[in-house]
Amino acid sequence: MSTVLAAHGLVKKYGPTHALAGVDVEVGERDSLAVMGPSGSGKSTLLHILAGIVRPDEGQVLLRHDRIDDLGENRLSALRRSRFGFVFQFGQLLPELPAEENVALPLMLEGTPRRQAVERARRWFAPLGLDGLERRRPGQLSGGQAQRVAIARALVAEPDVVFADEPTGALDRTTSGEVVRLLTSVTREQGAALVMVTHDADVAAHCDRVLQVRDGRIDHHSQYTVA
Ligand SMILES: Nc1ncnc2c1ncn2[C@@H]1O[C@H](COP(=O)(O)OP(=O)(O)OP(=O)(O)O)[C@@H](O)[C@H]1O
Repeated sequence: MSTVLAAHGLVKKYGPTHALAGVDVEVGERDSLAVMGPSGSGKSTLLHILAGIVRPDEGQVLLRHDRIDDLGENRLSALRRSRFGFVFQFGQLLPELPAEENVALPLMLEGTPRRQAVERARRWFAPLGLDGLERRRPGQLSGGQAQRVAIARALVAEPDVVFADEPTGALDRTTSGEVVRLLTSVTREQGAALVMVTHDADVAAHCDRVLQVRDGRIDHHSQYTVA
């Protein structure tokens, strides 16, 4: 497995709270990792540190062997835009923009002209079962459709890693299954790695591996057979 993202000895304290107390993680190309654990165990802190949103107090984060945790804020935010994709619990789509422009946003932020960006964005609609919904605004989409638009937006810039924080948390069981199946398969086809925080064991089972976090430490690391 060729390592895309690695973290060693991560420690993060908030006052007296050890949100992370020494965590090591590695994610490879086409690899998918689910992060599970009780509320307050450190899952979001781990995701945010891996994604360069929060800085660790100790330890290192390496993207393809280059340290990223010590980069300046400007370089880090450019790197987040170009190398990482994000899917959140509530899509976080811009309500005033049609779906295709929401998907095109990461490309436009990188400087791709609008027409070209929208053209590239449109290519994602059929593979995600969104054909015909390109001009709909987020308010005119179902929860599952909105999350599929968010998946397209996370992948459009061809990132190395997609981070998903409770991507199915707001969906019913059937829709949740459909969305996580698409998220894992499309990310893998794209050659990207996936790191997903979830409370739902059925959702986690779609990933290659599951990391159990407890009190800021890795409690258990299990390997699923890829479905
Ligand atoms: N910005 C912050 N300031 C202070 N304490 C924080 C902050 N962020 C997280 N914590 C604390 O760090 C610990 C880990 O929090 P984290 O959000 O990573 O847990 P989690 O496993 O994602 O929880 P949940 O499942 O409820 O989202 C908790 O005790 C939390 O209260």
